[in-house]
Amino acid sequence: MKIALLGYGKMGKTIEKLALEKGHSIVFKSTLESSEGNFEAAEVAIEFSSPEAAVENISKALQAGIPIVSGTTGWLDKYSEMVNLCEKRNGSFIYASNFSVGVNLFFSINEYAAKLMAPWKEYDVSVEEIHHLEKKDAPSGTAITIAEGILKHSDKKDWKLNTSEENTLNITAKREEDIKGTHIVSYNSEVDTISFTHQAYSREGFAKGAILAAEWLKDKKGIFTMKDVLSI
Ligand SMILES: NC(=O)C1=CN([C@@H]2O[C@H](COP(=O)(O)OP(=O)(O)OC[C@H]3O[C@@H](n4cnc5c(N)ncnc54)[C@H](O)[C@@H]3O)[C@@H](O)[C@H]2O)C=CC1
Ligand SMILES: O=C(O)C1=N[C@H](C(=O)O)C[C@H](O)C1
Repeated sequence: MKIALLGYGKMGKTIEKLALEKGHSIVFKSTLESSEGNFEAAEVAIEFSSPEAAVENISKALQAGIPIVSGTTGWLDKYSEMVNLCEKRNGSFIYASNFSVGVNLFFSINEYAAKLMAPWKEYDVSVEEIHHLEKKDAPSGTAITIAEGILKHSDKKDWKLNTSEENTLNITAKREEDIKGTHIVSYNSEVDTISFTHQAYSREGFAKGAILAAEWLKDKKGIFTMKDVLSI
């Protein structure tokens, strides 16, 4: 599979390494400063860039008729614009706040737990995420997806960073050196805590999932999620 990498930072480089090991080729790569290769030769584009650059990168792929896998977080206020563009161009598009298989299983466990815990009003739920110091957005895209999963089954109306409002789901975001991505959901009562954690040890899980999504998307048309890719 011929891949264009839009964004060639920590994730782009990890994807390149794993994609080459799987026998794929990288025909184009771009950063904020420069680009090299032949974009039009790509069979699929994978974009991990920045919140400011995602919309331009996704649009560029859709305009060129190249299926696009996007993992960049922090731009989702424009998601419906990209869906409309994909429909207009009869294109192929997957966005996921987190491409790792483990986190996508965690999303399902989270929704199951939220449903189970809904009648037990003595427990108050909260979400914590911890990431490396370079991360630009907070809360993480993954924490937002987790929060949305909880809100489907909760009396809480919305989520916010660092809130103590009773009807709002609190998300705490911490930044610490070299943390690849940790997400913790806690249900706290006066007598105990139930919590579950996903901890990424490296970026390889995210990268493997993004390559899997690209392989799956390459010959399809439409707008998909990782649930479609993993059939969960
Ligand atoms: N969905 C997922 O599974 C994951 C998502 N992410 C997200 O992916 C994004 C990138 O993460 P990292 O690689 O760690 O960041 P990074 O800062 O290491 O790399 C970002 C790259 O994007 C490039 N870039 C910026 N503007 C660009 C433009 N206009 N065109 C092309 N390239 C451009 C930068 O030059 C840099 O090469 C972040 O939003 C992060 O939250 C990160 C890990 C997993
Ligand atoms: O910026 C990161 O590094 C990560 N970003 C994603 C997010 O915002 O959820 C996924 C992962 O946690 C790593």
